[in-house]
Amino acid sequence: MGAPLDVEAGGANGNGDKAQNYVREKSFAPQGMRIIFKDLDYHVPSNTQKGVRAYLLKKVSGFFEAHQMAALMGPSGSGKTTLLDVLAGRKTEGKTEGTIAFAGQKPTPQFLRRYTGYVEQFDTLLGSLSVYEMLLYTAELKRSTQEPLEEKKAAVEELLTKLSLQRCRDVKIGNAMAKGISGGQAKRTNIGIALITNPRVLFLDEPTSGLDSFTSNEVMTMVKTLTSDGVTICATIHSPTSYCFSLFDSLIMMVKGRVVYFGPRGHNAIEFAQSACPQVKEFLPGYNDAEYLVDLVTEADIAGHSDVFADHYANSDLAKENGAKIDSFLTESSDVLPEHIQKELAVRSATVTPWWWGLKTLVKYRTSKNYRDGEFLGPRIGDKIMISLLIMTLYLGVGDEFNDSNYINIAAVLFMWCTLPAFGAAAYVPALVLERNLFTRERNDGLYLVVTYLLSKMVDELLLAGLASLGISAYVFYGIQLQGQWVTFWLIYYITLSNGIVLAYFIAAISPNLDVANALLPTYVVTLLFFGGFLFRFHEMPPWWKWYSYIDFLRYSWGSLMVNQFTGPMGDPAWMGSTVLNYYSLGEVDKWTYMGYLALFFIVFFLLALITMTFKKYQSR
Ligand SMILES: Nc1ncnc2c1ncn2[C@@H]1O[C@H](COP(=O)(O)OP(=O)(O)OP(=O)(O)O)[C@@H](O)[C@H]1O
Repeated sequence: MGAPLDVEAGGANGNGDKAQNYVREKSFAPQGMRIIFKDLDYHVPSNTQKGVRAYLLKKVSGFFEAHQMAALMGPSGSGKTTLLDVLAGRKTEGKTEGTIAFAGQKPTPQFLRRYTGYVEQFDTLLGSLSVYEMLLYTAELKRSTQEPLEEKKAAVEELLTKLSLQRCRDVKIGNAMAKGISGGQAKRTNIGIALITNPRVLFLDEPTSGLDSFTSNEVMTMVKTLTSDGVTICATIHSPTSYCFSLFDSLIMMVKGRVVYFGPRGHNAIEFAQSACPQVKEFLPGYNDAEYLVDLVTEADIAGHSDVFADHYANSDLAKENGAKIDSFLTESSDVLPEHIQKELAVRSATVTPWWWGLKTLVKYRTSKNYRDGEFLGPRIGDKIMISLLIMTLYLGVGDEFNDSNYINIAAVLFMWCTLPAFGAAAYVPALVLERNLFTRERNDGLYLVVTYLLSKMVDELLLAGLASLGISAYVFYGIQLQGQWVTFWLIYYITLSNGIVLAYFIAAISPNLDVANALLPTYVVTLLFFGGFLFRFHEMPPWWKWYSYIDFLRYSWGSLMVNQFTGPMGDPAWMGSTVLNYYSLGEVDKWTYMGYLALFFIVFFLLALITMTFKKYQSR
């Protein structure tokens, strides 16, 4: 049993770090963390029979020893990923019953995020980063802030070597449109992401799928070395090579959500499986142990003997022995655990690093890349330049023409000017929707808080929008010869633009996919046009629709632009500024009040996006 640490467990969590906290991993090895699960049931509403619960796990019991690597095998659809997800606390639906204990204690969901690694079947990587940057980015978000950057870099280099990723170290990961690293390299990078965080427990879902046999063996050999650091490892695996299978210490075989074998890997497992089968499949030359076992079980399953198989295990001496061990492990008092491990298991903060550190890291790695990416910049600036040039040339010089027939042109151009950011918001929707899998995985891994992510997105967009809007609003203001102050004109445009961005985030947050978001956003914006006060004057609106005008941010944006224009030189009674303002019911409020309301919308949309992204389940698993 490991000596208790002289530092508090938990890392930087915003409540104050203890110096040298990051050394905790080294002191973990002797202790390790056994995972016990007993009589686990997991059920969801059946998607084949209405009103019926489908039991995807039925009375599943077993344990994974620290310092060992366990294989989870069985035919496709037998419940392997379900068991992994239930143990790792990654299920978002369904009901789990039974006992799960890590080192004899029930872990908090935050513990599972912070101290367990989970390698998913599908890769979720940031296409704009290189392999090295992706690993360092994760290390910066997940390892203690007390650890010097040089040590994090050294850990990344070591991992690149172990995972044979040195050759593609600086290759951009890429995406479906711009090819980057190969599928196998992406898989290994994904594994690297789980390993760089020094997990206590490592779950891997099909870690070798898509890899050639050489690389599979290399990767799993590397994964196995972690057991000497006390890490508990469990991997679902389909058809491992003989060598790869030999790396596993224990094996759970499942069929239709039930255990058909749990015990040591090796010939015991084969003999046990054969004794359960009514018709024993021959161990033909060329078979390896793993292939044979899966074939045996799959054939039994296809022949409808899965329950016979599972009952055979449930009634076996092996199951009784396992049951006795599980009971004795569970009765071991958790008081014998070192204090730091008890604290880890009870941790309540889901992230290792504080929010400001997360924000800094996201900006450092993501914003810097985005600002050099034409695909990012184009849709955000291109449309604004085109439309503003059109507006400026169409209305050239009309802003200081004081005559009755021109007032409507000025009111119209100002109205169109503030509708642009609302329509342009469409450019900001994909950033959130298309990144959803990555966001979900990184949140599940405890890399950052939702607010950190959203703030980093705001930094990304608002900085760029601020710079772009300065230039655009200058040539539009002076080209049209508008009245009032340019700074005010720019500020109103900038706040409206910011409202458009945060509105896009809210729409993206509530929409299940891009199609819905693309339909929702313009529909909402069109409704805003009617109530902005220009197309239908406020005092003439039917009383039952007036409320909508109050919650229409375009009304405040256009209102403040109008007040800025018609209280400038046009405010002179000779030029009828106040008459125009009164005509549109804008005469009673000053521009700063309008801008204050406008800013309030930004806060409301931001909070709505934040709340939605915090509580909405984007993944159904
Ligand atoms: N709502 C549902 N109703 C009925 N059956 C369901 C429902 N949801 C999932 N299933 C079934 O639960 C089973 C468990 O799936 P799981 O992904 O855990 O299997 P697996 O062993 O990991 O498979 P694979 O090796 O193919 O990844 C599957 O057979 C699936 O069809």
